[in-house]
Amino acid sequence: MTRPRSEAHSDVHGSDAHGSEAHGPRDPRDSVPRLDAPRLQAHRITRTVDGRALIDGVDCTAPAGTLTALVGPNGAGKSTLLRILAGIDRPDQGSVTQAGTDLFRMPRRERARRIALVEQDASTELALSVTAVVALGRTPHHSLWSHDSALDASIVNSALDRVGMSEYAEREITSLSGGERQRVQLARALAQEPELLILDEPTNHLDIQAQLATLELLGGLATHGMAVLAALHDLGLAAASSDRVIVLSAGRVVAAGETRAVLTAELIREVFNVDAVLIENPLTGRPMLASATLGSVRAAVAISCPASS
Ligand SMILES: Nc1ncnc2c1ncn2[C@@H]1O[C@H](COP(=O)(O)OP(=O)(O)OP(=O)(O)O)[C@@H](O)[C@H]1O
Repeated sequence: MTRPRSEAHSDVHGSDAHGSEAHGPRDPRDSVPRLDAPRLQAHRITRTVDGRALIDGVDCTAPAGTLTALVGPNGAGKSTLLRILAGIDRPDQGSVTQAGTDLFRMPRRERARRIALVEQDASTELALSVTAVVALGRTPHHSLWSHDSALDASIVNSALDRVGMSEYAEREITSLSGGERQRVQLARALAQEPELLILDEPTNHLDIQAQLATLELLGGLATHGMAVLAALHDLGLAAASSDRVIVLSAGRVVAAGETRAVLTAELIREVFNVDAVLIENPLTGRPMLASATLGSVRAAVAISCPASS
């Protein structure tokens, strides 16, 4: 949790398209950013369903070498946006490029080599072993007739190891708990060896130790040059783990930039309707969220449920 910070710019209440041009991946050897790094860039994307704009003119970016958290209230459009950025759903308007190439003109196999998506509650009901599920991540790297190689097997084993699931390798996926399945899906995405890793609520179902380990792993991947974009419900985890945040509300980016600069008390109150402030975590030195609504919630509960005398 104490990895180097990136130099993001804050662009509060503006678009995210131009707020982080100075980003490049952190080179683990010398920390010099490379400005030609592969990156995702969405420009003015809109998605409308039944006349309602679920995504409304969004500009955003996911720079290489950075862990970007996508946050916003329930129904803000986070999952909808991530599916577009992963190339699963097309926007009605606007463009998405990855390393300068239009995502929706890219051959599907090439897109799958570049971008991995771990969806919320992603799983499979097929009776596959954990190893077989993770090996699916290697599919985009194979030609039609090629078979899994020793290299594939070692990548799969290493992915399982990184998420702490090696001892489950031979288990059937359907026999795993929600949190265990979540970690296997992350391993599948790691086996894909993408430039951009997109995750929708990767800490769902995980206990606190597994949450912190997962976010530490994602931060480590970013430190080694990957672009990581994760929707996180838990604003505290987002504050503690991310380099940058994109704040989505009602389908629009209301703020984007360096985490400490963006997540101000005013922004949190405005978007989440909560009194909270970032303070320094005495254990990690990273930001942590201190919220101040519990008292008022308790007071409200006490008023509506007066104790019987
Ligand atoms: N296919 C659809 N048809 C109609 N409305 C949809 C469709 N998909 C999503 N929505 C609506 O779009 C809005 C955004 O949904 P989305 O799942 O992207 O939000 P979210 O920010 O991920 O929410 P949460 O934090 O609750 O997971 C919601 O109001 C949802 O009901």
